[in-house]
Amino acid sequence: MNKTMDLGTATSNKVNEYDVPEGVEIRGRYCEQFGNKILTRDALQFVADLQREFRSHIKYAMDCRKEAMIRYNHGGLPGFDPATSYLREGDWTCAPVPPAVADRRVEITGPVDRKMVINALNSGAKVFMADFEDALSPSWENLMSGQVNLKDAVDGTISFHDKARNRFYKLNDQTAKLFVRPRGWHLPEAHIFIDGEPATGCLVDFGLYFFHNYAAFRRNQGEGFGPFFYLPKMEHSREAKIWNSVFERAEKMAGIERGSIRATVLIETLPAVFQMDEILYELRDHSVGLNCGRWDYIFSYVKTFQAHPDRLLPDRVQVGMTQHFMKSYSELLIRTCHRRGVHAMGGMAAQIPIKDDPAANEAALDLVMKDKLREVRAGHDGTWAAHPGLIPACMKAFDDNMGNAPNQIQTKKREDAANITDEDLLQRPTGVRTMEGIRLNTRVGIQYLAAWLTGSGSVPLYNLMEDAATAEISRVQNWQWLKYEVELDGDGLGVEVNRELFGRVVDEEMARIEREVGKEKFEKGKYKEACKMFTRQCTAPALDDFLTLDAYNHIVIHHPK
Ligand SMILES: CC(=O)SCCNC(=O)CCNC(=O)[C@H](O)C(C)(C)COP(=O)(O)OP(=O)(O)OC[C@H]1O[C@@H](n2cnc3c(N)ncnc32)[C@H](O)[C@@H]1OP(=O)(O)O
Ligand SMILES: O=CC(=O)O
Ligand SMILES: [Mg+2]
Repeated sequence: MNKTMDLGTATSNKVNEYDVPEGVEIRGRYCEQFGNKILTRDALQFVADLQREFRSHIKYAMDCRKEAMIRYNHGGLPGFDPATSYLREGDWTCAPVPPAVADRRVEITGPVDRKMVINALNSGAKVFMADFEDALSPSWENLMSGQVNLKDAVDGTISFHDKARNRFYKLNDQTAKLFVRPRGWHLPEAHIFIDGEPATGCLVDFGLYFFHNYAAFRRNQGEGFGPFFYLPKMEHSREAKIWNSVFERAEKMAGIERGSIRATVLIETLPAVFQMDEILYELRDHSVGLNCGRWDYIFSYVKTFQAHPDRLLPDRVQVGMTQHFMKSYSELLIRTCHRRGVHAMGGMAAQIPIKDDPAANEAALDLVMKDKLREVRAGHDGTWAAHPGLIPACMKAFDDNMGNAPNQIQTKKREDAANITDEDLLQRPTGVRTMEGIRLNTRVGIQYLAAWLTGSGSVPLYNLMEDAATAEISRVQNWQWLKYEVELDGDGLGVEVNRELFGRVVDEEMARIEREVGKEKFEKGKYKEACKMFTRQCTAPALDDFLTLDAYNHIVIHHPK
């Protein structure tokens, strides 16, 4: 459950009271506030229209992902598509950046929790990316209360009373501009059925948010543009084309100018790095840049090369932005975006403030600062912060290097990155594998899943931010090391990863988790369920596409009929 839900009459227990259009069935819990504010008949009609118009396109795009995976599993490599070289070589630009978001030097991200939405909007960041994706466990309660929270935020009426601390929260006069990240194409929304099938999660997130907020957003936030979005986990420009058509459909419904809606696409899958021009081209009237989603990108490297034992990664902690393939990806993204006239956004450093150890805190801040300096000097126009406490350091790095200029689109063209090749983008990162690597993957993976199953999609673990993307790396890395029975070459002991070793690691790490969180929390929490799920996923003969697809089945709660 959302820790800070403040939903007034949210506890009503009426059955099936939502007023739904034909073909739509709501299987989530009835709540008067959800019904009055979000799940209105007209909004549901809009979502159903999107679903009906785009479901076959989405299905086709997902089938194409599967086909591409089969090619990679048979030795194929992702690469630039010769058929679209005319687009990469062509001289075109995206629509001009809307003035409201010309300056995005620091963007804070976070789940759509009520208190966090207020804190993020007040944080001093230029943008707040409200997340229905990596940072959110998509339970019915989280999703619907998140929609309520965003509606109140866009209306400017959001407030929150933390009763335990008797603290009141409301918006400052100056707030960050709101971007919303819907879920990826692959996730269903099993609480809303349309024509007998679960709706597509991202169409629910997008459709409900757009329907209720476009007018107020354009008035209060977007200076005539908007709403603004972040689009996650795409693998090919055909997926961006669907989003573009969804936007056009929404603009038509709302009677607003084509090109009002703007979106930044996360380049966070390995196949997508070869499609950056194509993605921008599809969205050229709706684009406001690309972002280096570094954590999912690393996850995608392992997933794409799941059947390539010559491309195994070293320990997760060693795969940073200075590895050649990561550096090449970020530089090519900067060149591509600036050539097309839009923002090249940096990504998330995983460090968060450490409250009880000033020296460790300083070291963490120093790492964040270094990461941000690298980004701004390379030519990024802005970056992500996971926590309000990191904003001053991120801001300083960008202020010191960009001064008063809102961005570097015109000044850091990075033409040198035109020479980046397929090999640069695919190069295996260097480093070693250790026992601590597999232990940490296991400890983090289980604790993250346990949190996710109880409603928290982003959590602090061992002084780092963990979310769905970082947890994915832990899972797929364990899976791949087990599959190839790799040698842990960093310990000097020549230990091989196999089922027996992994079983021991799981037992020992579960015992450690119990010691660390305490017996009571361990027993009350979902650690055992998470452990079972994580162990199955790490040892499954075929790699699960996403950690959250399996886990989602455990958080779906259908309203009893
Ligand atoms: C790979 C990717 O996709 S990255 C993007 C997705 N991931 C995210 O967005 C992660 C966002 N960050 C977070 O969720 C949190 O910062 C965590 C879970 C990492 C750490 O949370 P906590 O340990 O609870 O933070 P902490 O206790 O230090 O919080 C202090 C205050 O800052 C607030 N805060 C912390 N992070 C955020 C945030 N991202 N946005 C807004 N407020 C925040 C807390 O609400 C709290 O407010 P209060 O003092 O009014 O009570
Ligand atoms: O969404 C961001 C990422 O790094 O993954
Ligand atoms: Mg991501």
